[in-house]
Amino acid sequence: MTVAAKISLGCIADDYTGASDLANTLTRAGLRTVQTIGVPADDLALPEVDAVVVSLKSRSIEAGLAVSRSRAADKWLRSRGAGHVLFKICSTFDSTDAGNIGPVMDALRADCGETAVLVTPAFPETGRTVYQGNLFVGAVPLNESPLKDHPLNPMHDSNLVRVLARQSKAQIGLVDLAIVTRGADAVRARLAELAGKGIGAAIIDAVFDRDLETIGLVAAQHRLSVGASGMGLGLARALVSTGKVKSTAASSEAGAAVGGPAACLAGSCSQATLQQIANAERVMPVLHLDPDRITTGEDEAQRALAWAKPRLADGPVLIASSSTPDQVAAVQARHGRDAAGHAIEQAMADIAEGLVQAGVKRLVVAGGETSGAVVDRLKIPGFLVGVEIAVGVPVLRAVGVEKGDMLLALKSGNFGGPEFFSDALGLMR
Ligand SMILES: Nc1ncnc2c1ncn2[C@@H]1O[C@H](COP(=O)(O)OP(=O)(O)O)[C@@H](O)[C@H]1O
Ligand SMILES: O=C(O)[C@@H](O)C(=O)COP(=O)(O)O
Repeated sequence: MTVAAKISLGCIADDYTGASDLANTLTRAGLRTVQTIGVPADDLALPEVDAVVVSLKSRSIEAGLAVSRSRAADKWLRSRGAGHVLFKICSTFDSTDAGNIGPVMDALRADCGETAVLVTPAFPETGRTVYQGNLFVGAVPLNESPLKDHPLNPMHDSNLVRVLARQSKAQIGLVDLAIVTRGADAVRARLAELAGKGIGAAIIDAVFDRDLETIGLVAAQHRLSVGASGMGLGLARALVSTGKVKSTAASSEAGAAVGGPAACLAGSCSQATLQQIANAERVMPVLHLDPDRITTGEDEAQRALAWAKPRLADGPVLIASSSTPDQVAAVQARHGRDAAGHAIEQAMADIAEGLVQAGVKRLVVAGGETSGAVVDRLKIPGFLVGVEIAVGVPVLRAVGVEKGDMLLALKSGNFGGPEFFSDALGLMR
C-alpha cells in the first residue's frame, strides 16, 4: 500500500464494523483516515493519510490466532511510522474469559515495551460510560444490558478490572474518575504509581468526552492503548491540539453516488437490529432466513437469491437471519453456538456475493461478524470514509475492488436509530 508520509496513528480493530466506527470517529475529529481489510498488500494504492485502521476479524477467534494477526498488523503500522497504536475493541468489551482482549493486549504490550497500558471502552456518544471500572450501557450496567444475550460473547460482569484480569497475564489496575477529572498530569502520576507497583494495564474511567480528551493527551505519549471509538476520539483530539496533525475536513468524495441496485443484510441479533428490521418491513421487502435450514446445510442462500433478484429493479430488499434471544438459544442448543454462527455468516457471505454478481452496488450489512464474513467474501481491500449515517456508522466507499465503485455501510449490531436501513440507503446514492 502506498502511504506516502509517516502515519501519526495506527489502529488495529478486532472487527470490521468496529473499524468503520473508529475510522468515522477519527475522520470527524480531523484525521485523514483509511480503513484497510487485514494488513494491506504492498500494491494497494491509497491516498496520503494521518491514520490507518487495520480491520481484523479477531474478536471471536481462538486467542493464539488473534494474537498473531494483531502482531502482524502492529508490525506493519509501526513500520509505516506509527508511534502509537490503538487496539480497538468493542465499546461493550465483547470478549470471553479465554480472550481475546487480554492476550492481544499482553502481546502488543510486550512487543512495544509499554509499561502500563490505558484501557477504556467508554464512548459516551453511544451511552457507553465507565465509572469505578464498571461499564454502563445507557442507564444499566453491562451485565443487565442486552449484551447479556449476545450470541457469541454474552457479557455477565460489568466490572472491567475483573473481566480483563481474567483474560490477561498482567496485573490490572484502575484510574478512577476523580483522578481523570484532575487532568492529564494527575493521570500520568497515577499511571506511573501503578507501573511502579508492577501493574501492566489500567481500566480508566470516562463519562464525558472531556474525560476522553484528558485520557488522549496521556495515551498519545505512550506506545499502546486499548479502547473503543472514545479512546480514538481522545487520541485524535490530542494529536490535533498538540499540533502533531493538522485537522482536515472530511472529504465528500468518499460518498459520491454510484447508483445501481441496493440491498441490506442483517445477521445481528441485537435488540436494536431486531427493531430496525421490524421498521424496515414497512418500506421494503424483507426475507427472514431459516437458521435451522442454514445450519443443517440446506441452500438457504440460493433461496434468498432467487427471492431477491427479481425484486432488485424495484428498490432495496432486506434479508435477515436475525432472531430473538430465545430463538437464538434454541438454534444454538440444537447445532452448537460456533457452528450455527459460522454457518449463518457463510450463508450471508454467499448471499452478498450473489447480490453483487446480480449488480448490487450499495450494500448495508448489520452485525460485526456478519460484516466480516461479507467483506472478506467480496474481497474488498479497504474503505474511504464518507458521511455519517448514525453515530459510529459511516458510508464507506470500497477501494481497490475489481467490480468498480461500491458503497457499503457496516453497522455494529447495537448502533443506529429505529429507521437505520432507510436512513443508510437515503445517504447511499
Ligand atoms: N438466528 C440466529 N441464530 C443463531 N445465531 C445467529 C442467528 N442469526 C445470526 N446469528 C449469528 O450471531 C452472530 C451475530 O454476531 P454479529 O454479526 O457480530 O452481530 P453484532 O454486531 O450484533 O454482534 C453471528 O455469528 C451470526 O452468524
Ligand atoms: O465499539 C463498538 O461498539 C463498535 O464499534 C463495535 O465494535 C461493535 O461490534 P459489533 O456489535 O459486533 O458490530
